[in-house]
Amino acid sequence: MLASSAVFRRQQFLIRSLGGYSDHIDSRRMQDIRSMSGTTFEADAENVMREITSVLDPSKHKGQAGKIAVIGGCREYTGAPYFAAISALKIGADLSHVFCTKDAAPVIKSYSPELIVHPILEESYNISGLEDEERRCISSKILAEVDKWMERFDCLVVGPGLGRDPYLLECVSEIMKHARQSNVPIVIDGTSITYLMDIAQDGLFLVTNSIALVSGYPLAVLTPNVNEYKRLVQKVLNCEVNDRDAPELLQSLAKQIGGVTILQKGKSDLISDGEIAKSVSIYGSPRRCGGQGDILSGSVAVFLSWARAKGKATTSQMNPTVLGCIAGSALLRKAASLAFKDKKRSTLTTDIIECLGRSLEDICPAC
Ligand SMILES: NC(=O)C1=CN([C@@H]2O[C@H](COP(=O)(O)OP(=O)(O)OC[C@H]3O[C@@H](n4cnc5c(N)ncnc54)[C@H](O)[C@@H]3O)[C@@H](O)[C@H]2O)[C@@H](O)CC1
Ligand SMILES: Nc1ncnc2c1ncn2[C@@H]1O[C@H](COP(=O)(O)OP(=O)(O)OP(=O)(O)O)[C@@H](O)[C@H]1O
Ligand SMILES: [Mg+2]
Repeated sequence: MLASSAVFRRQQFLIRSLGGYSDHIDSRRMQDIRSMSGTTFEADAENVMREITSVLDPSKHKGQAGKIAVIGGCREYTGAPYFAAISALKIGADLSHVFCTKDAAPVIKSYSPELIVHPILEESYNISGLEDEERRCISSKILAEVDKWMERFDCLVVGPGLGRDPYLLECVSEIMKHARQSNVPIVIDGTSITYLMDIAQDGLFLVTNSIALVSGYPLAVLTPNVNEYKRLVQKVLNCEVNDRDAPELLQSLAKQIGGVTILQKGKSDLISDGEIAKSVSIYGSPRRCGGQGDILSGSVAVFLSWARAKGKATTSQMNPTVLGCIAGSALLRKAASLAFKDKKRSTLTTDIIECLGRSLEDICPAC
């Protein structure tokens, strides 16, 4: 960490000495800065995967390879939480839970008997006509139900298929507060990322329910797609996104949100915890079918848990959240590439999920 912050300070010094963002440094000069700083911008993703992947060992018991919970799934979206949760299992986690709305639960259960599905969340339409006191009582029960499990989880994935219902999101923001109090890592995906920002803007809820929810929490990972990222940058840094100085902008954003890790999804995935910026550009697939971001969130959750479990045993000085993002991104891309080789235009998210195991096996053989 010390070494990487020294590198970061040197990068910042070089950037400042060349005039900072506002002076429109061209991409060539930015490349020079990156190479001068002594860091390799492209992550050595395969080595990271080898280093953090949990070893299969007969002495281990159920749960030691990871217990993941996905908070997501509502009346509209049932696929997204399933994709995230099943991906976690296919990569090697032992247990995968889904906390979703009552309507979504039977559907998600019917996709797979492997998932442990908790039908506990409520949307506004289901509680319309209730007094405020009754609504608060329902929220408390939901929170108590999740709390029973919280300490057992190695990572929460909040957001896949969560939608935008205000009552539901208010409950989920409370769940996130409890996760933070219990030091459980949180991967925040989907519309909930930008919704948190909307809350701040609209003042719908207390400021503590907004970006402050994750700000300064080093175990938080945000995985914005192109739209979600644009809105985050606008709200937090009050500027527009440009491709020219993408890593530097990402690094500033992560720093501004108090050192959370951000995985900016795109043609290359960019990752920063505010200290360093890394890229994963392994070739994936030209298919842009919906659901690939959901696989990514489940994948990051597993690798992040494994990286934390290895702790100081890894030779890398990088933050475990960054290592988790690098490995999660690389595996999704490899699986997408493998699936596309076979299915071409008809490649779907479920095909990519089927390739996760083989893609990891190619890099870290099970035995
Ligand atoms: N099967 C499912 O249940 C799925 C549910 N999903 C959920 O659907 C909800 C909405 O997610 P979306 O990702 O659609 O919302 P976004 O706000 O990211 O996307 C909305 C629209 O933005 C445009 N767009 C997307 N990528 C773009 C790019 N690279 N450049 C320019 N425009 C672009 C597209 O027209 C897209 O329909 C989330 O809650 C998410 O979790 C998705 O995860 C997909 C799968
Ligand atoms: N233009 C691109 N070229 C290559 N790969 C891409 C491109 N855009 C995204 N990806 C890959 O697809 C993954 C998912 O990114 P995407 O932008 O589709 O997320 P998303 O919109 O959140 O997906 P979802 O449909 O699950 O919500 C990224 O991690 C990245 O590896
Ligand atoms: Mg998404």
